[in-house]
Amino acid sequence: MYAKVIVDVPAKQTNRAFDYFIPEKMREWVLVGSRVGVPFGPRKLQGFVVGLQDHVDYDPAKVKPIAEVMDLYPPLTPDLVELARWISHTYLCHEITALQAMIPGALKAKYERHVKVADKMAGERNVEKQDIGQHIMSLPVQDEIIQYVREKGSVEIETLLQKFATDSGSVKQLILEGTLVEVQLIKDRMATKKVLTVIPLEEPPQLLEWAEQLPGRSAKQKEVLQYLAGHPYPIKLSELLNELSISASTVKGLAEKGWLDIQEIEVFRDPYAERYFRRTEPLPLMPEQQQVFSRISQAVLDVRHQVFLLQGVTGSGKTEVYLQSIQTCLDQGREAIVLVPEISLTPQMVERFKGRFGNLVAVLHSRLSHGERYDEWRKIMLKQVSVVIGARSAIFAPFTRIGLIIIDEEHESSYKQEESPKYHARDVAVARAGQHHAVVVLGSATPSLESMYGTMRENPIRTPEPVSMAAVIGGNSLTEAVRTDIVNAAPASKSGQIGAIQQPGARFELLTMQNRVEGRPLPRVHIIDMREELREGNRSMFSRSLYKAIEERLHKKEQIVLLLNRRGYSTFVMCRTCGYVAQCPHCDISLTFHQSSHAIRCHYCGYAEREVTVCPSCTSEHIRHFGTGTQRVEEELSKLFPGIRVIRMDVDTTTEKGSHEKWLTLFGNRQADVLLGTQMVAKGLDFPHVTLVGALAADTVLNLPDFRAAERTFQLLTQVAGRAGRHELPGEVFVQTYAPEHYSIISASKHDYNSFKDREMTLRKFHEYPPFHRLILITLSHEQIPLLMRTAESLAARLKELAKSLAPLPIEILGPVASPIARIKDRYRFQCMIKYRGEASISGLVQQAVASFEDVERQHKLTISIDVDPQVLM
Ligand SMILES: Nc1ncnc2c1ncn2[C@@H]1O[C@H](COP(=O)(O)OP(=O)(O)OP(=O)(O)O)[C@@H](O)[C@H]1O
Ligand SMILES: [Zn+2]
Ligand SMILES: [Zn+2]
Repeated sequence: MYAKVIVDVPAKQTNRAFDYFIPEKMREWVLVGSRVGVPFGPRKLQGFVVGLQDHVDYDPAKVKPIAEVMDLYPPLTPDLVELARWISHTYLCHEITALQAMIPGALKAKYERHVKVADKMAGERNVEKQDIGQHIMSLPVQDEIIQYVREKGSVEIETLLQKFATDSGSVKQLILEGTLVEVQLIKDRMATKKVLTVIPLEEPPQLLEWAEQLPGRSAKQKEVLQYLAGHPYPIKLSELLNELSISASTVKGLAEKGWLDIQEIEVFRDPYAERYFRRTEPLPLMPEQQQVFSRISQAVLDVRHQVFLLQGVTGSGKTEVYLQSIQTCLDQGREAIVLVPEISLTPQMVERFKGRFGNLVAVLHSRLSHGERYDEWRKIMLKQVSVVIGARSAIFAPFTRIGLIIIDEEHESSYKQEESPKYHARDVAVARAGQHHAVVVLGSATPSLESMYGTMRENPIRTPEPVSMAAVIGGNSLTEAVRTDIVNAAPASKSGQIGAIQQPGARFELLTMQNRVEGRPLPRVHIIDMREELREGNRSMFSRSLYKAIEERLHKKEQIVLLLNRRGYSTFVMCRTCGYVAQCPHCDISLTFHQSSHAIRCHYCGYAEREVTVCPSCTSEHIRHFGTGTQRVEEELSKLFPGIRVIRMDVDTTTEKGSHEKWLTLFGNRQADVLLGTQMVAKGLDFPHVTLVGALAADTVLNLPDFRAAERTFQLLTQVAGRAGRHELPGEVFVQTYAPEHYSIISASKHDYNSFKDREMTLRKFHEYPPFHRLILITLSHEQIPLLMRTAESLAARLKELAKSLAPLPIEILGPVASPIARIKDRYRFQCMIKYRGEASISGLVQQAVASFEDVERQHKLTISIDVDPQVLM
């Protein structure tokens, strides 16, 4: 048997599977998805098995054997292996990068350099020793070293050098002469956690009998046996010691008698272990919920791959629909994945799922420690849970019988990963659901135009590309393989049990819920023209009407949410005399002021300076640090409303682990009047006493050079307005803006998704932007401009040339131009944008074009990065 293995080297030359022989004793363990250690050139590397076969087409003697199998169970399922291939083709990354993204960080390989005693050399050396009289003085320590290494089997070189620090010369000598040989070990970054556990070896009656036999002076041991009789199951040693205030020797004494056992047992680090989740029962559904639920659950019961776009206004009860749909899926013996944006993965959210499904739920998000994440992941692997709720990468949960995938707040741009693999979790979810004949529910009050477009026309989804390596060969026109891919855009071949990744012609079905639960009204929204305020002489950041509204809520002891869009707000350092702005010396971007550390910092490279009090350019003292916007608002609030209790949530106050949770709990317990923050406060929160929402600078995003600016503004305002009046008390919203006539603001104030969508769609179509056209952003970076420009230009030319051969398919190559952020970490940046229409999948073309610049990349350390369907255009 042979295995096809993709090794842990993200490079073009290794972006394919290599054949390895599976030694007899490993046959049972090596499966598709296994992690293995394989010899690769002079090294040993970690790799993933992506295929099995019973022969190779060339001399089998040339095939090296697999050196080791890393896990008892393969960490990846076959469908994930196939999905990785799809990701690498769709988003143009190395397959190993996609595979690595699917396993928890704890399993990423760590290579350790060890030494062991060479088999032959050890003996020979002993002979030599007799002959070389001169060296005999140094031999005892060398023997000691050899002895030490032999006992241990293998020792990490660093450790050995430390242990024999004064004799490090001898260690080196032994390595040089070949007595000790270097071996590379592949280790996981994280081990499972083991805890000393006490296990009673007999049933309670016997334990009590033993207790009787003990002499009077062994009162403590007696107590242990009696306790264990009442708790006849394994118990943590530390817990037992605590409970009975005894010492470990007492328990050890019993173990020596053979009455109980102390073992190291693997435990799961459970971040929610200390918390109790009140069990919830399904609520009787509202009519709209009922309709939506029937469509979804029917598709689940039919085991039919179907994508639903659920547009439900804020507070319409989408979560309850998710919960009951998941129940249907679980009843069928299948599994469910729920994705939520990282910042709305709050305890409140987790509670809703744990409350309904108890410990069938695993939670995955980046605020967990490495170990906790790993353990949650293992619960999935070991089939101890059937629901996972998590951020973006939870889409790779190693479930094998997925019935339902839910993406809450599907419009969130954080579902797109900004580093390689630059995948969009929404598209990956559709692909993965296709493999399992599963249902996808994309839920939002403000669906992305991309998803909306999916409900509008035929076959809107990216088609996978069976691009072979043949596609990546030079030549002046497109290779035939690439051409065929593009023109036919064929669906991926089925492999084994797994369903095809793509169902051609699949269209999203639109479901809507236009009313809030129990007919609660949506909050009334007032648009406040801040220019008018200024004309009337109000220079404060609060309009007069918002001021009054806050005053009123404070009086009535109701709660307030204030949103300040951080982006576009001044956090930089500027001299008011000469206009000097503190800039990063390595990146073309201004430095950001951080109040907490009194430093100014670059967000891209981490460069930091101490805060300055005198302008370095003109020595004026009128240099101002504009603290984060929220900080200024907080100050102003306490000035205007003495005694007001404000919780501020922004990057500065939420860095500490658990701080996010802490603030929300405080607010939930009504220990504060105002929750003030950035985007973080806009989403998913459900607090019954919030009756007022203020958006302080609603239009800051509008001014960004991004074609999604209006969409982002509309989404943010609608979401934050949705925090008000969700329960008995009605809500009111104030939107302060300098662009009160902008359609995104007017539509948001009327809770009118459709009018916004229609207007925005028309504009996007006119300007040929997504979703009607698609974009691929290629960014090149290098330390020197001339080479960079030359390369960017010839890449653009190459792309144009290849695109021509595809005429009449409309593919436009824009640029090259300097990137909006023209330099990061001393590297200049240029970009080309490819704009193309709809269903054509042109990644093969891009791959072919970029491949011809491999040499430049390698020789001059120039980097070319590709972003398919970019969310950020900087
Ligand atoms: N059928 C029902 N009967 C009574 N209450 C319900 C029902 N369904 C949901 N609710 C309650 O209504 C409130 C709003 O529901 P939920 O938070 O699910 O809305 P949502 O659509 O997810 O809103 P958002 O998009 O703003 O997050 C919650 O407190 C929820 O418990
Ligand atoms: Zn100055
Ligand atoms: Zn910088």
